[in-house]
Amino acid sequence: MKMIQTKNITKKYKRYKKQEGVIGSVKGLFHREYEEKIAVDAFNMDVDEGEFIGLIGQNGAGKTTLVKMLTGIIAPTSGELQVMGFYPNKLEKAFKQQYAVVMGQKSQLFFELTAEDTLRLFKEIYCIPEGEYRKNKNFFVEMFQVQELMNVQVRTLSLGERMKMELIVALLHNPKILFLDEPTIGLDAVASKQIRTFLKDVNESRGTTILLTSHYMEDIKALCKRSIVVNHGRKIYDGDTKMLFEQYQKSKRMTIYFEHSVEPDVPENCRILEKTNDKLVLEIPKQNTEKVLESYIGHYPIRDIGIEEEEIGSVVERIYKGV
Ligand SMILES: Nc1ncnc2c1ncn2[C@@H]1O[C@H](COP(=O)(O)OP(=O)(O)OP(=O)(O)O)[C@@H](O)[C@H]1O
Repeated sequence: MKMIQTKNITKKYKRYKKQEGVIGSVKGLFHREYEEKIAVDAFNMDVDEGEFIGLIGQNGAGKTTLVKMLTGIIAPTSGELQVMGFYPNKLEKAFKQQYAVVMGQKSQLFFELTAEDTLRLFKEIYCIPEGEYRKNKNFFVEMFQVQELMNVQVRTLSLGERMKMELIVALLHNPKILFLDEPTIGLDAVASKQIRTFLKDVNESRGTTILLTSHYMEDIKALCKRSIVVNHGRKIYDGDTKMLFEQYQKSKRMTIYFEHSVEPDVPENCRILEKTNDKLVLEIPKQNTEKVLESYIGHYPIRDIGIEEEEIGSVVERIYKGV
């Protein structure tokens, strides 16, 4: 079954363009000038049941607008769109009961309530039968190991703990499709990894279709078999994530923290991105990762080392240039 089908969907926003200064404000009272912004441009995408898809692109590429159209928050300006056979913007009850959306920057929890009471409230909102509610709640609470957090006020939870609760709330009613917009934003490495493990498990064990938007290439690489890259509202890549990385990712980012101030050598082909007395950040060709690691470990007093995937911006640039 096709979970998502879009044909040439386009979203044009119209925004008021104010002229500078007081005179501009007064002029604006009589004659308003608007500018048009095409946030999503003739976008086609098909998603099958059970897929785990990554939606990637730089700031302002149009990802959130796309997710908003798919979840019915806004309607497209033109084009055809269906999610599980529904036109999302009609917001039919049967549609709402089959999808969930989690936005890393926006919470749907009730901060004054405890996590337990919040879940119960969502049980009522979604009319989840008692047996199913208990089964799902226990399953997810166990999976995330958050038993001891259930009776504390949501406002006291850390960012990572709150995100776990957001996901449990979103999945309580067994949605067939889950839209995630930056679920690991601001989280540390441990919490991000826990979230990733959880999402992988949900997709595999429950067959939930997941569309994930993230700036973090680690999330995409670890979770999404297929990726869609968006740039200026247009799709510029749609295919295998592994291929995307093999073809277009050329370097990694290595951060080395030293025990004390040192003057380290920098291997050739590496570019210094940041340097302080006890910290060095390098851009290194991805095939040289091991060699570069070897040149530091055992040779310098190292406190910690981190290796990250290349930023999406550089990958997008290469897709564009075709290199
Ligand atoms: N309500 C709006 N009115 C006018 N323009 C908008 C509106 N919402 C978004 N835009 C513009 O549409 C473009 C796409 O925005 P969108 O939020 O979809 O991008 P994004 O890929 O999600 O970015 P980010 O990663 O920064 O969240 C941007 O140029 C943005 O300024």
